[in-house]
Amino acid sequence: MGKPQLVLIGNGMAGVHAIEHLLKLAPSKYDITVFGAEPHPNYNRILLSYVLSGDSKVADIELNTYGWYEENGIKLYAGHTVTSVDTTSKTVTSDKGVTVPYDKLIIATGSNPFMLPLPGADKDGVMAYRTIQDCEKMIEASKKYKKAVVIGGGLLGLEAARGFLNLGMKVDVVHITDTIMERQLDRTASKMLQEALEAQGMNFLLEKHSAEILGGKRVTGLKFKDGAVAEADLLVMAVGIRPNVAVAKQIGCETNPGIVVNDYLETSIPGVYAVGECAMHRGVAYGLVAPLYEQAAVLAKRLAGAATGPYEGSVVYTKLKVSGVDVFSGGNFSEGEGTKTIRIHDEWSGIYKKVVIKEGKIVGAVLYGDTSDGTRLMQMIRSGTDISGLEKTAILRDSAAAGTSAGAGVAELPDEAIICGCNGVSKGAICSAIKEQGLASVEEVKNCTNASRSCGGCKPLVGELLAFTLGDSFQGGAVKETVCGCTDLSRDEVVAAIREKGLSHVREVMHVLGWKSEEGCSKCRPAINYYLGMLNPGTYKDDRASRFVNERLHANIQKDGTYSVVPRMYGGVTTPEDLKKIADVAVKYNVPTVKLTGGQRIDLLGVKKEDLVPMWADLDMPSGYAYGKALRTVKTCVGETYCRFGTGDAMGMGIAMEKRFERLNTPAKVKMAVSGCPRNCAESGIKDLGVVSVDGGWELYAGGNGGVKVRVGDLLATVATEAEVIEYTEAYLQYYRETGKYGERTSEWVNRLGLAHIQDVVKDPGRRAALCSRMDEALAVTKDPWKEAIADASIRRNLYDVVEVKS
Ligand SMILES: Cc1cc2nc3c(=O)[nH]c(=O)nc-3n(C[C@H](O)[C@H](O)[C@H](O)COP(=O)(O)OP(=O)(O)OC[C@H]3O[C@@H](n4cnc5c(N)ncnc54)[C@H](O)[C@@H]3O)c2cc1C
Ligand SMILES: NC(=O)c1ccc[n+]([C@@H]2O[C@H](COP(=O)([O-])OP(=O)(O)OC[C@H]3O[C@@H](n4cnc5c(N)ncnc54)[C@H](O)[C@@H]3O)[C@@H](O)[C@H]2O)c1
Ligand code: SF4
Ligand code: FES
Repeated sequence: MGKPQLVLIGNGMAGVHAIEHLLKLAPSKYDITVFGAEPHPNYNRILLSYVLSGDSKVADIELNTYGWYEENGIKLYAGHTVTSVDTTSKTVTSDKGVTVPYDKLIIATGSNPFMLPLPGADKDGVMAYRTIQDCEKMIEASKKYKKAVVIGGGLLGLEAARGFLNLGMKVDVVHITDTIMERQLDRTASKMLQEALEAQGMNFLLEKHSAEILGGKRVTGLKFKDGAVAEADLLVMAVGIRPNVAVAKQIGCETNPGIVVNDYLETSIPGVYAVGECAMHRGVAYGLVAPLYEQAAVLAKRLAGAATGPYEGSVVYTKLKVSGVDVFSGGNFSEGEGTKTIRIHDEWSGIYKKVVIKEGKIVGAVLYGDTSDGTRLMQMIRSGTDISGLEKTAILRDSAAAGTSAGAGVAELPDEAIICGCNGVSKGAICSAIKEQGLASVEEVKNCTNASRSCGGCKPLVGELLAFTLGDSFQGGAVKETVCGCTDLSRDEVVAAIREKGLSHVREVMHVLGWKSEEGCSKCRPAINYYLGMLNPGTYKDDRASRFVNERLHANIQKDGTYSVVPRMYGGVTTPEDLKKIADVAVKYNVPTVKLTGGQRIDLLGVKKEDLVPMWADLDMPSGYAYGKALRTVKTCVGETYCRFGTGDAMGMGIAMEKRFERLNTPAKVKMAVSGCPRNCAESGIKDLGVVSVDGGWELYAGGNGGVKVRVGDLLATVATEAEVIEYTEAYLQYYRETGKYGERTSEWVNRLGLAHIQDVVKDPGRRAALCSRMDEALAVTKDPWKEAIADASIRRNLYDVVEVKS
């Protein structure tokens, strides 16, 4: 007797994944035949978005070559659509007349894109986006036509629209509700995403109900129910998918609307299984690969006769594959009765994080701008971690600190944490493979474990795991940390190119260095602006438009849309006259809250935008830069002037330091402190640079941080005089300015470069002198921004809506 015949209908991602698994478990148990309607071997549908945007070629997205089928004895009928199945004679027949017997049958026919039944939907140029053929048609059309309309602002529609922009077309995205990706994002994240995509050139037509597709033979436009018309010579519908159940219905399988399966992927007909998007499990039909691969693994074990637990459903997460935006959505993010929410909204950095908690467990999360918490949160959602005893900071990490130092984020994850969601590969599995198989690159990890084989979103994490597991021996060449998704270049490459090519404007950098998105994004534009200013302090004209709102307006925007004003108070020391001025101003402008800050300053909160410049004029004090990536404060204790323990003049030293470095732009905010003795009352140990008076001199501590990720500063140097404190600080800060990544705090920078290296640099007299001289150049051109606004009518008009300043 021959082997049992196994037939797979649908040569797509889920069905073939099940076969791959089965071959590992029981390589010679079945004679396998695969029918696939598309004329290709199995390919990675997910990566079509990268083919459309020009980042990949069709040939690059093949998952299994024709050779793979042959090597494994699989008979493949590519380009054959199965049109009938006879459950009595147990045969499958294709549209090309091939009939094959089966003992076991897997239906993995995926989904059909839903096409809105609009008048005119049959015109040329109206299409779906699902296959290689669709992708090739769209690329071809872009050579002739210039205006596309995408109906549907979901994951698929937005990835299609980004592709059209890359192909040089204009694109309108038509969406039925007033927020895009409403199935994955809440209103705040959706609006942030919309703004970022608009900046990339997408045009959104929201709350639009399509009524009719206009044109002759070919589409020329889309008419809406309100009578408006959007011009279009290519129209893509991306309004969701429907399980493809044609074959299943023909043989009488129960459908609702997908093919109903039990926990072992068995349909209502014995010997017939369904897997993938066509299957309906416990009332859910999934549209993402991760759950489909989980189903495929259970089915493979079932067919191999291996022990397996049931498939019990999946908690899914999604990431949008559009360069320049970082979006993550996992679990159930909607708030309702019995839910509690942690929400962080940092408008300055364009970061939004929301975590929804129910009965002490995280049930869903939405992350925008910084998705580095995603893997950890998904791990907590999946494992149902009880978070009742956890601090908020253990749930959501500091954005600036997250994911920057190699291995830092992954080190804390448990072994069972899923690193590659698409392929269900855990941290433990990857680390063991790295150690046991001697893997040294992401590509090798991919080939060995499947991690990063699908959407590629986990590549940075796999890279971190390599660094974490191999330590110093990891070369890191395989994963480069790029400035952002708009470019494949790293920070160092961008800085080197600015130097070598003599680039002088943000747009010029993006243009010359081949940015993928013409407008850049909220990550790269401020970074380029900083690098240009750092490299050419004398000549560079700051690009205000590339700064976040707080730095543009020189005041911190608050959650109610008002601003806060913090005047400079050198060393935290003030005078009765200044206090009087502050009090008068607070009364005059009805400031609702006056608050002392942790940095020994006075914060006037709740100021209206139009009152900012007049208030600064009345104060006649320098800006305290409480909003900037710059020196914020130098905190001091009273020191020897008043304290009986003091050995150094902490106030004098702090004031001198603050006067020297005020207004200095740095990669991230810088806080300093000076204490008059090792009792450290000014908390010098947790500052970017902390100074402590000791017998015979001063100790300088580097890389301290008192924020979310507390780090105690390392002793950088001990010096004898106040002049040396300034000199060493100059060298240290200038080296940080020149080598730090934009947004990287000194705590991360010291970890990345290593204390010993930084000590070598600042202790070397020649290098120190050179750094100090470049610091002189940088400081020579700084101006007080509040005074500039008071003096310059165009700044007042353009930024603050104020024409005159009357005191
Ligand atoms: C552009 C795009 C981007 C995506 N990005 C992501 C992403 O980033 N992350 C993610 O998780 N998911 C993503 N998805 C979804 C993901 O690709 C699907 O969930 C997955 O491919 C579904 O796998 P499947 O095997 O069920 O169906 P499919 O991959 O569609 O395979 C079904 C196959 O069956 C064939 N077939 C159908 N009927 C017959 C028949 N009668 N006879 C023979 N063959 C037949 C079809 O031609 C098809 O090739 C994306 C989808 C698209 C279109
Ligand atoms: N990055 C990813 O994970 C990714 C990328 C692409 C596709 N996919 C998957 O592919 C499948 C298809 O994606 P999709 O975006 O088409 O499906 P979807 O169901 O996720 O989104 C469709 C969107 O179209 C909107 N819509 C519905 N009717 C409309 C109408 N008449 N006019 C305007 N808008 C309308 C809906 O409000 C919805 O937001 C999904 O399963 C998706 O998960 C995933
Ligand atoms: S640090 Fe020393 S000098 Fe400064 S206040 Fe404290 S005890 Fe006094
Ligand atoms: S998460 Fe998609 S390939 Fe790993």
